[in-house]
Amino acid sequence: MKTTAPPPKPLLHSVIPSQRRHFNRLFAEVYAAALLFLFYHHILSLLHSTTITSLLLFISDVILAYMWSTYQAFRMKPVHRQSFPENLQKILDPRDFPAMDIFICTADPYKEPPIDLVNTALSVMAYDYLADKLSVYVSDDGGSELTMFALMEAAKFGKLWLPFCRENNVADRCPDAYFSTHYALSAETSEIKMMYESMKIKIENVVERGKISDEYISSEEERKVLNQYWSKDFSRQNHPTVIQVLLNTKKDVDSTGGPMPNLIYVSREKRKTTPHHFKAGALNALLRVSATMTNSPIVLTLDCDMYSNDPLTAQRVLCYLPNRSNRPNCGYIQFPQRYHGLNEADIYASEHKHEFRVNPLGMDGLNGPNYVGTGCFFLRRVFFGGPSLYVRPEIPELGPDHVVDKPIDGREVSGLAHRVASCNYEDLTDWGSKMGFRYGSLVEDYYTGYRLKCEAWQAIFCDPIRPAFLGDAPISLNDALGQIKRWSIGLLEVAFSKYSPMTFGIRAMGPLMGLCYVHYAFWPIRSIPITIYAFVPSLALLRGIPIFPEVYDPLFLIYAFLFLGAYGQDCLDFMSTQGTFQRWWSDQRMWLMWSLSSFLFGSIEYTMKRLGMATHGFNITSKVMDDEQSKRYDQGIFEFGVPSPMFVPLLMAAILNLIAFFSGFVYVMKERSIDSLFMQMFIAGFGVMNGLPFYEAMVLRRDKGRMPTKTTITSILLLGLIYGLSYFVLRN
Ligand SMILES: O=c1ccn([C@@H]2O[C@H](COP(=O)(O)OP(=O)(O)O[C@H]3O[C@H](CO)[C@@H](O)[C@H](O)[C@H]3O)[C@@H](O)[C@H]2O)c(=O)[nH]1
Ligand SMILES: [Mn+2]
Repeated sequence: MKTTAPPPKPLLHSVIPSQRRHFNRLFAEVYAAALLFLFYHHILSLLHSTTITSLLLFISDVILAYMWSTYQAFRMKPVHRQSFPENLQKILDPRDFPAMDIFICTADPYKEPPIDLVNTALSVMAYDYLADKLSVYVSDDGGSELTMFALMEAAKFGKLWLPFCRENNVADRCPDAYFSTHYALSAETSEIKMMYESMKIKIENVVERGKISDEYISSEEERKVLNQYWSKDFSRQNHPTVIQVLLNTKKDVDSTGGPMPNLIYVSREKRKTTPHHFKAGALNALLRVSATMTNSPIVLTLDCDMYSNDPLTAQRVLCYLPNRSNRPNCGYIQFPQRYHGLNEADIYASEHKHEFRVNPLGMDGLNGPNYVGTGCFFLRRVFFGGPSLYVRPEIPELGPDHVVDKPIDGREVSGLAHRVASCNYEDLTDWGSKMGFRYGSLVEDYYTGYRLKCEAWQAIFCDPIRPAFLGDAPISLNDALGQIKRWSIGLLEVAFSKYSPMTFGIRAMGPLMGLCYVHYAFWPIRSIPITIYAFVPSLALLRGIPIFPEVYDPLFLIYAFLFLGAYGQDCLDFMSTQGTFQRWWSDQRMWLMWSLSSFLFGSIEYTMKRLGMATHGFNITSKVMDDEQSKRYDQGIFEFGVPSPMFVPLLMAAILNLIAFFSGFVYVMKERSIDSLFMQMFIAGFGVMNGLPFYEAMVLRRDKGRMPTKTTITSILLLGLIYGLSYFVLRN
């Protein structure tokens, strides 16, 4: 009898360890040896004589060495994955694909233009996936009728847009992205473009005026919906729950008669006296509301500005479902945050290449990447305890296995949905502590992913060549610095909590994975060494006092190796993930600026909060593009414009390094030797190179984005003060 081997199963994904790991491990050993040598000398010289300068430099180097060593965890085992969604339908009928609930968060129609939200929603509604398996839930923490109005318009336009995409096999399913490419001009495309433009004008108009004029309301039904917002004392911090089914897959059809996905608007109840836990609270409300309506086993979280850029994304995720991958406890699949509209040099390093593209490869080789808040597909089950420790929700209807068999617009479902979205619902429950997205940190994404990992969930990082999602990045320096300030507060909240990665984390998830989370948690302490290196060497240089070894000293070579080695490897990591040298330069510059400003202010605010002296909220990053500002951004010009305290330490460092560099030059000329001051000259020179945009903004520019004179004066006065102080501290 002849037996034929079964045909090989089509490949859904592959994973290859990166070759870089061998080099990384070897280099880490050499680097560690150099560090030991440095500290041997530090300690010898401290024993010999301790000055404030030598102590400060010692502290700086200890912190830098600590940051370097925790970072090595990312470098030990990076992997590269590939997925092949085109093979999926060979083994699975699309009708057997699991249903998906897609969550989109928005919080302020004036900072997050509703038209962007509409684009994001349409881009996922139009996925290559059976429409009746998709449900899009929008959370509106702004409690705004403008957002509701925009989504009502999106529901209407979607009925044309979805069939249009399907029939023309459109790759850009975000309308705005599609209409800004070179699409084929035909009667059909120009008609749909007209429809889109007219919707866009309406929505923008409504936002500009802050109210919806009568002629825009097309039915009594719509008026009734909008009426909810017009009741007395309805405000963004004080209002009852609003839930509206805008599209119902059982009833609504597109222009060809096919089903539409569900589209549901949710604005959870808000009362001034009840904490609402920002985005984590919004997501938990959506988890519960969606459980009462569809309870799909897979949940995607998205920020309103992150539209989907690839219609195959949902199918790609299925390639990695736990029963198809070698990671049985995989609880989420994270796509990187990637951006559109960055300027060529990416001056504010908004790509965050290390955080979003490089480091996740390293974590993926261990137990999986961290959660970054958007572009992440979860198994609903992960929100209810570890893989082998189910945490039961307080009512069975919210459990991940509960099957919904009632109409989503019926009275029963609606009643329950309202109940679970109310602001007191979570009292005395496990939501935010053992269930759902976790509370207690302004970086709910980092914290939730971390806690899930501690519960033994794993994850997968998926970074296809065509970006799966594209988002907006801040276009002013103040916004860019403010965003990282919020992150640093959130990270410190985790670092000093009872679940600190340093203690709890390392024990729960093993040393390497734990170190990755430790590295992030203590990000803000980088402000200490960078501030010291930005000020101390230059203050000494101003007075001609050498504080580093001479060029002939073997220790000088160690310093040079440590600096060039760290920068070189950083550059290599950056460039090998589709990076350019120019963007790397911006990235390293932003690291210095975050350290001198965002991390510093973030640490101060965190401390004040701990001491009960202040509270802070979630300051939403603005996604609005002012025309002039946007033009300067495109030209790669830094945007200052506002007199922000965040600029002050940056400006002080820039001015000091410039003056120090020149006075160092004078000393060198006088002494006819640079040997003893070379390192300080180099550091000051490096500071000047990084400070170029500041000198320009202070002196040369006349546009609205220049440095406000007030900030310049404040900085110079403070610098004078520090210079005066240095007389007591720095001695020959
Ligand atoms: O009370 C709030 C505050 C914010 N958001 C939403 O949270 C998202 C992120 O806010 P954004 O101002 O854009 O912050 P970013 O710093 O750009 O966001 C990064 O950092 C956040 C954590 O600080 C993560 O939640 C995000 O996913 C991640 O992209 C937006 O969709 C907001 O609408 C809410 O839903 N409710
Ligand atoms: Mn954002």
